[in-house]
Amino acid sequence: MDARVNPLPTELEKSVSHSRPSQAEAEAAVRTLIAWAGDNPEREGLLDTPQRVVRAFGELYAGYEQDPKAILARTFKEVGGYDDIVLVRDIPFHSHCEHHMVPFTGKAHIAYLPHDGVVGLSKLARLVDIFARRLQTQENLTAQIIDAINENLGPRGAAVMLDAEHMCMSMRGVRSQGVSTITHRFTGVFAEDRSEQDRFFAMVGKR
Ligand SMILES: Nc1nc2c(ncn2[C@@H]2O[C@H](COP(=O)(O)OP(=O)(O)OP(=O)(O)O)[C@@H](O)[C@H]2O)c(=O)[nH]1
Ligand SMILES: [Zn+2]
Repeated sequence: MDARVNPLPTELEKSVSHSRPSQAEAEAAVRTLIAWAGDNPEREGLLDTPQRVVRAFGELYAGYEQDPKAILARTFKEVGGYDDIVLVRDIPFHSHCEHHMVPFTGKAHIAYLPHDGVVGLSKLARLVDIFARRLQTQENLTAQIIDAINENLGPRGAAVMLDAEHMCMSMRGVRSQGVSTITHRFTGVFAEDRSEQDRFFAMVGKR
């Protein structure tokens, strides 16, 4: 089969569901999980909970409905032609691990070397949010952020570092508190030139 004629869906495309259950089905699933946890979904305090949980899912997983391309579409030329590192650091994010659907939460640091104009700084935080509001691993979240920057901004290089704590490691399972997991990914000049990586680490202030 010629992949150009009938391209296979990318991992990112496969991650977006095209058949959503109804609200009533989603609420019934929450009632089942409440009963599985050992409580009575019919008791007064829990009667509205399925509806609230489904509404909360709408917010926590809003990223499936959002398009990173649209966020990064608008770039502008900096007066003076700024072309050095732009680093936006300490972007807070909350995501959910795809293994347990339990939160992992932390900070993202994003840098790029502009090629043809810069992007609004808030758009980088919005980009993190789009991918964080999906079921994730920290590694995939890191990769998806940098891939979107590369595809849409075409920078000379990009660097992404995530530092997060996984509740599935602290609240359950091994129950290790305060463990931080760091992932990073470099492309372009940052991947090729060790001194650019060092500048990134120095500016982030962590290694
Ligand atoms: N690499 C990676 N692993 C993750 C992430 N989030 C959770 N995990 C791990 O995914 C693994 C799933 O392991 P399993 O053995 O299938 O599941 P489990 O029995 O619930 O594992 P425990 O957490 O050790 O109790 C665990 O080791 C988690 O710590 C992530 O973002 N990246
Ligand atoms: Zn987990």
